[in-house]
Amino acid sequence: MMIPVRSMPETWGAVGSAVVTFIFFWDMFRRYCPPELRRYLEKCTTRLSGFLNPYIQISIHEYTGSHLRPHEAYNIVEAYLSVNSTDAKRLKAEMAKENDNKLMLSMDEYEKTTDEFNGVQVKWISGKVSPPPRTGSFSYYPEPDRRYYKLKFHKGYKKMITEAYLEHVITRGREIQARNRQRKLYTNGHSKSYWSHIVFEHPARFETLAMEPEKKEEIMDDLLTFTKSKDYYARIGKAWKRGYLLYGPPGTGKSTMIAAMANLLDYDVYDLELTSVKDNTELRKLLTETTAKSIIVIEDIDCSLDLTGQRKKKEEKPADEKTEKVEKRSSRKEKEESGSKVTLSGLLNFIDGLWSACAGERLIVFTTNYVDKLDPALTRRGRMDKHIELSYCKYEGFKVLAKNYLELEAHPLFQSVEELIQQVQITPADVAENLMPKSAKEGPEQCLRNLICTLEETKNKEITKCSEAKDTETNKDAAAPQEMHTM
Ligand SMILES: Nc1ncnc2c1ncn2[C@@H]1O[C@H](COP(=O)(O)OP(=O)(O)OP(=O)(O)O)[C@@H](O)[C@H]1O
Repeated sequence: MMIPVRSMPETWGAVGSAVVTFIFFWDMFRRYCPPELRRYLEKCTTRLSGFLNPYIQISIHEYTGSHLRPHEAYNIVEAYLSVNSTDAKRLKAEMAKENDNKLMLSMDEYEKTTDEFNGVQVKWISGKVSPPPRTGSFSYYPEPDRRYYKLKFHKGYKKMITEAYLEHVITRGREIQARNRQRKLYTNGHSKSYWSHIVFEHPARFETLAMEPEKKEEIMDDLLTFTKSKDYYARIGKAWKRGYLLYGPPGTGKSTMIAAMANLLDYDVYDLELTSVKDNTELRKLLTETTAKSIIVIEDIDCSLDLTGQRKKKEEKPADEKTEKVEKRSSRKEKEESGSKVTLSGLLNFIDGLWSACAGERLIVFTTNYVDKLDPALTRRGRMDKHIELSYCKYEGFKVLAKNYLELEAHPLFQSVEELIQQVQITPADVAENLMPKSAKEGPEQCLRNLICTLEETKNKEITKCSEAKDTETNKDAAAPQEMHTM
């Protein structure tokens, strides 16, 4: 029998009329078929395609839920595929580690690769979806794309793949992550309700911190003991967390010490901007998203929010009601402007209760320039376990800074610095500023002379201030009987 051979235009004509017929019947079906029957038929079709399609697909998304909560599994798979996507043709590269000349390669979006496990082949596919457009609110910070990986394999190997293979992926992925681990600095600034991060590479170390050696030693001991105390915390039934309160005048090294802590322990840092947090619910969400081995920092807690308000009102009558009112009004105004409704009790609840819900060790660090302004409920031991005062620079601190900045361990001018530094209040930040050469010509000796000059100026200013204060006192005393007389 001869099969008639169709010309090209005839073939396309036939395909076109078949498509039109299909669309016509599909439209009729959608319009006139009763919904129950339609649903039943759709169910049957899905089952039939499932029966005919021998492959199973597992999706691993970068974020979970509508709150963009990062999914740990995604990062693990990404790490695993960075060394196991040999046949992928489009790869993206990132620095594996700072100060390391290696690039970490991973599959680019919409790419495929095959992997083999116990003789079974599986396929990994990468992709992304754009977030749905926001309705109602406008944001300068659009939500990021949501990336995902899909694992596809034959249903005959379901048990092996979902158990042994996925366990293998997680173990290997975690090992690779540990090798390539870069510490991160997370922030929630600019009214973002999620964390965004950059690589954390602050050079501060305890050795370069200007502070009395014994105090430094004590803090380092405390931190290292904490990291090794998992069993101890479990035994006493306490969450494996520790709170630090760093207080002292501006420029005494509070932020520098946090960086030194993170470097000592190899922890990530979460810099929590409380004024960007909408309410207690958002605070809870952000805090529960933090990972183990991290330091959660709330800087300048006294200015972040009106955390002291209500309790202070109950406990004490303001010494100067007028000032108190002005302060409260401006603090409330700031709070309204920032749009934040985080309360002291919200913060305390988290530190006490929810804290225990997060597995793994975490440090929480508050900093303040005015420790007396804080509500005692916030700073009591148990919440803030260790209070550390960072104060003005003394001779021991100066020696550390001279070593950091000038590479000097001794110099004839050190004696003058020692004498002067005992008599004035100068912050390590100011000492550091003076020790920095201002031009290529300035050597260590000139820098030391600059510092001595500043110390002398500060001393003279302090003396003048002191005598001015004394004069005002004397004038007041002299004026007092006269006032009485005129009354
Ligand atoms: N104790 C210190 N040891 C070494 N360097 C210091 C110390 N204190 C301050 N510095 C230097 O001064 C700069 C400012 O210090 P830092 O930001 O840590 O102070 P701070 O107490 O956090 O100030 P603020 O209260 O204004 O945030 C740092 O970059 C650092 O170089």
